[in-house]
Amino acid sequence: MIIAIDVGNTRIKVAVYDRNTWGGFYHIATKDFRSQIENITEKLPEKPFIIISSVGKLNEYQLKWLATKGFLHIVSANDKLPFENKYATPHTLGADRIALAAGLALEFPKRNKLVIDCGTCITYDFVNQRNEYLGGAISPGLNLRYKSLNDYTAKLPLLSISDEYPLTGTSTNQSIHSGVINGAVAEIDGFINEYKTRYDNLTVILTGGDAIFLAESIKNNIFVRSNFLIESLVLYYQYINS
Ligand SMILES: Nc1ncnc2c1ncn2[C@@H]1O[C@H](COP(=O)(O)OP(=O)(O)O)[C@@H](O)[C@H]1O
Ligand SMILES: CC(C)(COP(=O)(O)O)[C@@H](O)C(=O)NCCC(=O)O
Ligand SMILES: [K+]
Repeated sequence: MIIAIDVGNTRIKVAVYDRNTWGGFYHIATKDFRSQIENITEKLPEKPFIIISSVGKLNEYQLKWLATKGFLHIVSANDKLPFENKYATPHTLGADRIALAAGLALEFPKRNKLVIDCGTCITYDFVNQRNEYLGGAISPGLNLRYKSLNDYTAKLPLLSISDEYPLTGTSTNQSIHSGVINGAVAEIDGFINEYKTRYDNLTVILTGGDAIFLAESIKNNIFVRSNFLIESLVLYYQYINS
């Protein structure tokens, strides 16, 4: 039995996997970490294996506590990896990005592949068909764009994701929605187009909390896999223990 935990900067995602079956997906607020993990683990018939990738605000004490709940593996650059890590600063690479790259390498070993994770940040991670991880990009996620427009101006209100984002915004609110959402969509399509010109047989995965919303407007062919990071953690766990 495996519990996969992804600690992002906005929220924590947890899944239970047992004998080839997903036992449940949970979204947890950081403040409820202990109580919610307690709820999940106390029901289990045996001590689980726990794999965690954390880039969010989880401290040493919380990790120590987690280690009492199962056999714990914390994803890090020191792990055995299913790809060759060509990042110039491998020890500063986010554990979430390590797990995403591992998922790409394990699921699509023969292809060039790009994963775009639309969470707090939008991250781009590229693994080529020789399974070399080359790096990618980091840009602000949708909520971060809304928040920074409000934080760094005197007049712009704090908005959140809307279904109305016409190309030509005709009010302040619409202009912000257009800038944030159409801007992110154009950025994502732009990145994919650039990768397509450089690499053939490219597979693109869109994941993260805003993936389904953004996918509606993205023009390129992509696979929308909202839980790709959690799924990658399970594949990766099986890989390092094989
Ligand atoms: N219930 C929710 N709570 C928080 N964010 C949500 C929720 N549902 C959808 N989202 C969207 O998901 C995004 C966060 O995505 P996620 O992949 O969980 O981020 P991270 O991995 O950085 O914590 C938010 O920007 C928000 O737009
Ligand atoms: C870029 C990130 C902040 C993304 O975090 P997220 O949006 O998943 O919450 C995280 O992957 C991170 O802290 N990375 C460290 C820097 C790097 O990957 O090079
Ligand atoms: K992200």
